[in-house]
Amino acid sequence: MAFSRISHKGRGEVRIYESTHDLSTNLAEYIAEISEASVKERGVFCVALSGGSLISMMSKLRDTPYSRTVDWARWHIFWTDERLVSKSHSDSNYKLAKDVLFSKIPVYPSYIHSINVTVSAEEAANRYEYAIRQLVRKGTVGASRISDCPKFDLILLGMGPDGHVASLFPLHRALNEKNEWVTFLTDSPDPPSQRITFTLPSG
Ligand SMILES: O=C1O[C@H](COP(=O)(O)O)[C@@H](O)[C@H](O)[C@H]1O
Repeated sequence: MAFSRISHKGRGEVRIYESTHDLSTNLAEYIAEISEASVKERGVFCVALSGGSLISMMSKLRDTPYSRTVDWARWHIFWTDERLVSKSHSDSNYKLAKDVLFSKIPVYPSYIHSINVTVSAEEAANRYEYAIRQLVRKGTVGASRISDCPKFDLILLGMGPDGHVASLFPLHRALNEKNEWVTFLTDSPDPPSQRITFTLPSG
């Protein structure tokens, strides 16, 4: 499959595909490979997903061979960010991933680590971070060797037109949060205004 590759001095590489078809085909293969390697090494695969256009890019995972070959029962699913709307609202990142993917593949419902959206944004962020801390303690989610930060097997992020990833918007104060793993916004530049998001802690 044709793609251009740009390397970044040991910090990974950028691959540019000619079409969204090529990108989604390659993405499914890439995710399946990382899932297999993680299950082999750690017995589980912990993946964190953003919402947005990423999810439809992942839809090839529903098809063969992945529907049969991926060890779905070992998947633990997290969200990099969530909008504080009901889980049945069309703005919900959980609903998007559930409708497109997780209602179609045999993941364990209790391994879908969705965000509690029935509390305040601050409380939702605190509870989500607490839940992740428990899973790091149990060894389900890996941990960084140089800090106590969680180390997911894979984090998949889309990027908004203004450059935001997860719900980290350019120049927003959430970018300065270095202690909490998850923070909250009540003034998101894009609606809905209330969100929670992974942060960029140092280390
Ligand atoms: O608001 C959000 O937008 C970004 C980007 O979405 P995209 O459709 O432009 O790819 C998304 O990654 C994030 O999870 C979501 O909350």
